[in-house]
Amino acid sequence: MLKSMDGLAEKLFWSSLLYMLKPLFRILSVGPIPNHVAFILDGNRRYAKKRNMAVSNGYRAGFMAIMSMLKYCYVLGVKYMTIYAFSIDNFKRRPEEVQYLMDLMLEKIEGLLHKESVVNQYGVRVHFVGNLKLLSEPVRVAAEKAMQATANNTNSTLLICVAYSSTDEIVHAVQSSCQEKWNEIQELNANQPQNVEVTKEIQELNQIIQLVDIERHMYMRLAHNPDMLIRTSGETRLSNFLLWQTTNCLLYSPKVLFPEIGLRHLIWAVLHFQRLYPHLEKRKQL
Ligand SMILES: CC(C)=CCC/C(C)=C/CC/C(C)=C/COP(=O)(O)OP(=O)(O)O
Repeated sequence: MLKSMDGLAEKLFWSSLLYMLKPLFRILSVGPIPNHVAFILDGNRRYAKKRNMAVSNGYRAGFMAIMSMLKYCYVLGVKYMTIYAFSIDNFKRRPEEVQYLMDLMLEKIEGLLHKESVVNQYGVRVHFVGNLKLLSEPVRVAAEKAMQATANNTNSTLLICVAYSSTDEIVHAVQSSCQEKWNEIQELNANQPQNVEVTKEIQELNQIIQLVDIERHMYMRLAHNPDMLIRTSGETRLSNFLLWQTTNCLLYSPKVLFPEIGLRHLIWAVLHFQRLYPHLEKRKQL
């Protein structure tokens, strides 16, 4: 009972806050709004240390910040939000920390399945991105269930990168597109053995592994490339995140630890994007 009252109070708080902020969002929307914003969630452990908390509570606070950002992005009209939740390198962290993050992930992903979850309230589709076979079975199964359960939500999309690294994504995409072409060649050969026409076709096929083929096999294929990448804690490295997709992306790095990120940081980020938008558009055409 107490729990559901808490949930109700939180829901009321958020709907009143977002209602009050609507005029502000409307003014911001006069300028261009990024269609896709990606986040590198830096500073969860530093936040815990700063507040004398266990590291695990830093990650919990980080998850709450993700949910707040999702709501603000939704009201602003950002259609895709991508988060770097767990990199392949993160598996090298202390085993207790990896275990804690995986347990938290499982708990929160299962939470997304509830009718009352933020993603269902706001009609957000959830998509997991990465080398999902590296995850434990319970986490992978929960991720697959969450993708299925939200597949028909169309208001916006949350892409959660787990067991992800950009170089792994590129290797996977190149291997899959070569495999696909190889299968096509084998099929042609099986149908018309020793045919000159087929040999010519094979040569042509070899020449047509193009950018688009590789892009079709990227883990991130569901979304257009991000327009803005926000990395908290003032860090400006890409850390093996979306290397392929960020050629024309604006990097913004507020000096705030991720769990402390709030509406004002997002507004500054959007204003920064709007100020540089004409320049970004010009660069795309060059
Ligand atoms: C279900 C779901 C999406 C859960 C995500 C939970 C969450 C907040 C994950 C962040 C993981 C991570 C390795 C962040 C980097 O900050 P850091 O830990 O390296 O902090 P530091 O920069 O202070 O060292």
